[in-house]
Amino acid sequence: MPENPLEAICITIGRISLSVQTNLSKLISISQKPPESINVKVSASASAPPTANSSVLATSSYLPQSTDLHTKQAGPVTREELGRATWTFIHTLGAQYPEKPTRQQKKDVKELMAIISRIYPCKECADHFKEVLRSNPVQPGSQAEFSQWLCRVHNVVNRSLGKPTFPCERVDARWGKLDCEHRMCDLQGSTTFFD
Ligand SMILES: Cc1cc2nc3c(=O)[nH]c(=O)nc-3n(C[C@H](O)[C@H](O)[C@H](O)COP(=O)(O)OP(=O)(O)OC[C@H]3O[C@@H](n4cnc5c(N)ncnc54)[C@H](O)[C@@H]3O)c2cc1C
Repeated sequence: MPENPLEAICITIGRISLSVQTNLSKLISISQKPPESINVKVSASASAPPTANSSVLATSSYLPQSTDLHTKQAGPVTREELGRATWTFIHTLGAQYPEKPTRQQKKDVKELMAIISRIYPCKECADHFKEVLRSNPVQPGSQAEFSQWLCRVHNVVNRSLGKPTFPCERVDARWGKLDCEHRMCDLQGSTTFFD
């Protein structure tokens, strides 16, 4: 025990301050953990009996999820993310589209494009796409025809947004067929290994 009472007070204040700093830094490191590390903990403990800690972590899996769980925190989807996701869907459909589509499949893709132009959840984009479709009617005759048409209409949108256009001769290289075992994802009428 120091002889000087002032020295004792200083030591005590020093200890309290150190303890506050340590706990604060622990708290900050928890709140800055990326979402994937939270998810890993939840799934890793899924079969284990719940503990006070694991039930708190589990609630985080009910939060709204982003389009890419590994790179983004939960929150509303941006117009850009929605656009990229929609183009991914549309171009993948183009890559999977059959060489010899049935009458129904041709009707379906025409309807799909018309539906997108009506209910795409960005009114400005939907209205613009309606105009794009009016001057570029869907060409659903074959896989090559449809995927090239998609590339051209995507380029119309790119140009309107001041983005560079995509070389359509590279569309098959960019959007290959879905990586699906034994091509089980191929649409009816597609050429398969079993033909
Ligand atoms: C139907 C529709 C209408 C839209 N209208 C609007 C709008 O009016 N205003 C607005 O702000 N946003 C609109 N968007 C979103 C916009 O097109 C983009 O998706 C968004 O800006 C993100 O752009 P990005 O540069 O990441 O690439 P995106 O344009 O989303 O493209 C994704 C990827 O597709 C590839 N790609 C690019 N061009 C082509 C092409 N021609 N053919 C094949 N592959 C290609 C590239 O590898 C690119 O990285 C629309 C989206 C859709 C689906």
